[in-house]
Parts: sequence; structure tokens; C-alpha cells
Amino acid sequence: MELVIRNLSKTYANGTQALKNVNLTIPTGMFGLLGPNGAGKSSLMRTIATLQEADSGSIALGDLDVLNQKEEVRKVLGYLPQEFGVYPKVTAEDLLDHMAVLKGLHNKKERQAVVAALLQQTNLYEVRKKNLGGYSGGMKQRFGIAQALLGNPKIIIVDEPTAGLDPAERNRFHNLLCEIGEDRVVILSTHIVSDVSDLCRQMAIINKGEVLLTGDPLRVIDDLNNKIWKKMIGKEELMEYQLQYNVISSRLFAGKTLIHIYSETRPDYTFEAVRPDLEDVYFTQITKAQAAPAVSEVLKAMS
Ligand SMILES: Nc1ncnc2c1ncn2[C@@H]1O[C@H](COP(=O)(O)OP(=O)(O)OP(=O)(O)O)[C@@H](O)[C@H]1O
Repeated sequence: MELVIRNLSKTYANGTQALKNVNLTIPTGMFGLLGPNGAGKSSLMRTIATLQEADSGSIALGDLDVLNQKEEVRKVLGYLPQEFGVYPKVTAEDLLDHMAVLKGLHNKKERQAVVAALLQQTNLYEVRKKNLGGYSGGMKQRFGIAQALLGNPKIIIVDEPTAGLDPAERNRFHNLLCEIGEDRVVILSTHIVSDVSDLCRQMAIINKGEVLLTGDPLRVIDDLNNKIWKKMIGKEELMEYQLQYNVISSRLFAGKTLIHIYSETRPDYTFEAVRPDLEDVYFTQITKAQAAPAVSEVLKAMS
């Protein structure tokens, strides 16, 4: 099963162009869709999940035409939206059972077996009689996965699922995603770079509605070998360095500023080679996409 997106575009009524001619081929397994806030990730996820219309383009899931066969797609799709609300005064077991009825599981015995198995799989069986209002953020997200797995879907979409989870819960959630991604398409939309490097064999970076890069995270990291350099500078020097070099990221480190720059060759001996990671890939792409307006704005401000 493969999801093939071709020339997908969407402009909202207020004129915001959320998707610009998006082309993606998403195979079985975990696929990471990485981009900053407002990149268009949720718009793309909602369109694949048949919850909103595109202006043009096509999406195929195997033989299904997603934009025109919504009912059929919904039968094989699980979705964990960004804002996943639960009824606080209902137990996990009861809500999952109710959702299973809505999914068409009418046989009570079968349904109970499915619900129990999903609660086991998501490690919620022990707390199945607890009201959802008393669940932690991580437990709620795992419940979100349990409901997304109802009906054994061929494709699962999870929209920014790890925001707000503590490290232990995030790990547990990652393991769960990995497990369910073995034999179906799982699209993980996130702005957290390490979610993608930890989990995904394929990924895309999206910014302002455009796909900037696709590929295997290890391969795209490899492509940056010997091109990323670091230096510690004073915080007041940052602007100067930004004008002179292609600074892709800067962060405070022990009270000083650590910059990473992109350069085909080492600029001078004060720069040290960096072994690139996915964050360097991400920032290289995002800065490249923003470079033109940013430089002209700086020049305008200086004139
Ligand atoms: N219903 C809507 N009407 C108008 N503009 C919208 C609507 N939904 C989203 N947008 C705009 O479209 C752009 C893409 O938004 P989208 O939510 O798809 O991005 P995102 O990558 O999911 O961001 P985030 O990580 O903040 O959720 C943004 O500029 C957003 O403000």
C-alpha cells in the first residue's frame, strides 16, 4: 500500500495558500512530515483524512481515489488529530467500546475482544476503568492511538502527537508508533526533529505549503557531511556572522552563542567541523527557503 499525492494545492477563503503543488509518495512504514508552525502539515493531514477539500491535485491510496471516494477511505483510515478531545467523565473502556460501535463493530463479543486487545496494546488495560479526565497527557495520546487503530486501518495519521509529553511518555509513545508502523502507512506530522530521526525511514520537510526535501533521514544527513561548521561567538556578534556566513542555527550554550553554518568548505580555522544531524538538515532547508526575503530585509533595514 502506498499513498501518492500529486500536485495538491489549497488556498483558504482568507487568501492563505496552505498547500502549494505538493507531491509526495509515502510507502508503508513510518513517514515523518516535518515543518514549522503554519507550514501546512495539518492542512495536508486533514485533506488526506478526507476532512477537508483540496482546490486541485489528487491523492491515491492504493486503488482508492482519496478525494472522491471518501467513504471507502474512511473505512481503512485511522486519525489522531492535533486537538484530540475526550469525554472526561467516561472510562477509556466505555469510550473505546462506543467508538467501536460507530466504526461498525456491532457484535458485542467481538467488540469486547477488540477493545480489550487495543487497551492491552496501548498499555492502558490496567487503567481501562478510570475516567479519561484523570488520564495524563501521555495516556490520552495512547488512548488516541487505540481509537485510531479501531477497524485495523491500512493508514494512520498522527498530527503532532508528542507535544507536551514528558521524556518517558514520549519514549513509550514512540515504541507504540514503531510497532503499529510495521505493516501499514503511518504518517507522523511534527515540528520535533528528533521524533522523525528516531522513528522514520522516510520523511519530508514542508515549509509555507511547499515540500522542500524528501528522502531517507540517514541519506539526507549524509549529504551534509563536511558542509556544517560550528563556532562559539559572543551574542552581540550574531548579526555580523549572519551577514557574512550562511548561519543555519544559533543557540545559547553555557552563556555563549553556538552557531552552525552551512559552507561547502571550511571558512577558516576558527570554525570546527560538525557531524551533521537531522536538525542541521532541517535548518539548512528552512534557511535556504527563507534566505531571499531575509537578506533583502536586512539590506533594507540597513539602508
Ligand atoms: N481554516 C483555515 N482558514 C484560514 N487559514 C487557515 C485555516 N487553517 C489553517 N490556516 C492557515 O494555513 C497555514 C497552514 O496551517 P496548518 O495548520 O496547516 O499548518 P501546520 O503546519 O499544521 O501548523 P501547526 O504546527 O501550527 O499546526 C497557516 O498559515 C494557517 O494560519
